[in-house]
Amino acid sequence: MNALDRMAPSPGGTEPWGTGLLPAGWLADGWGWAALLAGVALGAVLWALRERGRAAGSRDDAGGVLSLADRIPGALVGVDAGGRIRSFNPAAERLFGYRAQQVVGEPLARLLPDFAEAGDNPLRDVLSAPGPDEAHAEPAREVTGRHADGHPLPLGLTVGRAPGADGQAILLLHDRSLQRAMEDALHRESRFANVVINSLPGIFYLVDQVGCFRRWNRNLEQVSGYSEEELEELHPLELFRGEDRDHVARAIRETFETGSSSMEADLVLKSGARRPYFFTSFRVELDGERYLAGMGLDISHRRHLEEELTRLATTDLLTGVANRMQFEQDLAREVGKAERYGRPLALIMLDVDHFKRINDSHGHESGDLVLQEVVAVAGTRLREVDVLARWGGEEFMVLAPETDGHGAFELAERIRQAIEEHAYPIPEGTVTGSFGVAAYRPGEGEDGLLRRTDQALYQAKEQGRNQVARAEREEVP
Ligand SMILES: Nc1nc2c(ncn2[C@@H]2O[C@H](COP(=O)(O)OP(=O)(O)OP(=O)(O)O)[C@@H](O)[C@H]2O)c(=O)[nH]1
Repeated sequence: MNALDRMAPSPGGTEPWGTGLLPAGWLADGWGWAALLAGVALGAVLWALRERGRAAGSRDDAGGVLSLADRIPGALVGVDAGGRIRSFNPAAERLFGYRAQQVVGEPLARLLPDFAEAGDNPLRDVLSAPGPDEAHAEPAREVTGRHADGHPLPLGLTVGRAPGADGQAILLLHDRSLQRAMEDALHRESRFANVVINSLPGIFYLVDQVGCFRRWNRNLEQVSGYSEEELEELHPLELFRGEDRDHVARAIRETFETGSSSMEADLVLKSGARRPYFFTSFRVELDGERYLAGMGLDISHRRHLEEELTRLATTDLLTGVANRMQFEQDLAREVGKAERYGRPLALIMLDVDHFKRINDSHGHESGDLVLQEVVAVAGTRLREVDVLARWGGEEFMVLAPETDGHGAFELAERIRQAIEEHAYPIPEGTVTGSFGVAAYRPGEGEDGLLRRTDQALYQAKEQGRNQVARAEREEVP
């Protein structure tokens, strides 16, 4: 009989090393450490068995082996060539919830059903080796055992060979429940973090001090069009162009220096399209390293609304041209340029003739249609740089940069003719307009130019309408 065959459980045996006394690293440092320790432990057991056998001149030193097996903190299960359990130490009893008497003689499958039936089960090789020295060391593996009450047991398993020609295979098992629970908790935490960052409404990024993306959410990939591999290689600044790139670089520096920053910038997508974003970034410290973590929110909708509001605030709703407020801004800008660079600038004021009659005869709606058509006709005669604006009622302005008095007069005359020649949706079919024209005189300012243009218009009306008049004292070249 082999020593391990007689390895009976010590009745009520308590040994000093419960599994709770395993080194903390066993559980905390993961499977690698556990496997290493398990291998070392099993090696120590087998070595001790051999040494005892040699010292006693016998391979049957039952007493020594018995006490040694009883004191091993890991669960030891001996299995014979027939795959039956031959020994079961106290730690194994605690682990599986069986008394040794209940399982000795039973097939191993009762404790380790999956392992016992697995195709790569190493037991046969281990058992067929002539002795422990010839048995290949079997690397530690994870198996699932079955507790006496039926619940599955996540276990670490190392297989070795006991001394003796008919030596058993020795299975050293340790409970991985706690380790598994910790791994599961870590995975849960990680999954939770992923769920959170992936369900954020915007893009999330974590960038290191060298400028590498270290973490990001799916939104960043989806919005930017860059794959995970591409983002790994990409510097964050490559997602911006022109002035935005300088602003972003400044914001990144500011975040690392002061702890936070926020800014608006256009994200340049892989397709080349731009999308406006609002970014808020914070400096965070992880394992002694500083990172920039932040979120970007798509503000396309807001930007669109702002543009729409600006358009509404600066556009005449009836005709679609610039309104008076916008015109006054444009006039101030162009007068400023004319003053600074001495460039020519002219203003044309257009007033629809007898417009009250059109309204009175055909109704306000027909009057509106006439105004819209006058604007459309005038617009076709303008250059890109000219500004057509509604001054009020049936009065319109044409601001003509880089245009002297003569050029403005010609332009006004072309518009006048076009308005006169156009067919309008009113019974009489025709509409005419009177025009006042003035070229800017350095130093007169916006008010001076407006006053003289208005006077010229008055003159055109006085002289019979449907004509262009140049401002008083304006020199005709
Ligand atoms: N349909 C319409 N009428 C407008 C609008 N704004 C102002 N008017 C009308 O335009 C008319 C302007 O009349 P007047 O200032 O007497 O000028 P006029 O009849 O064109 O006469 P002259 O300028 O002297 O040729 C008024 O009846 C205003 O009610 C508008 O947006 N739509």
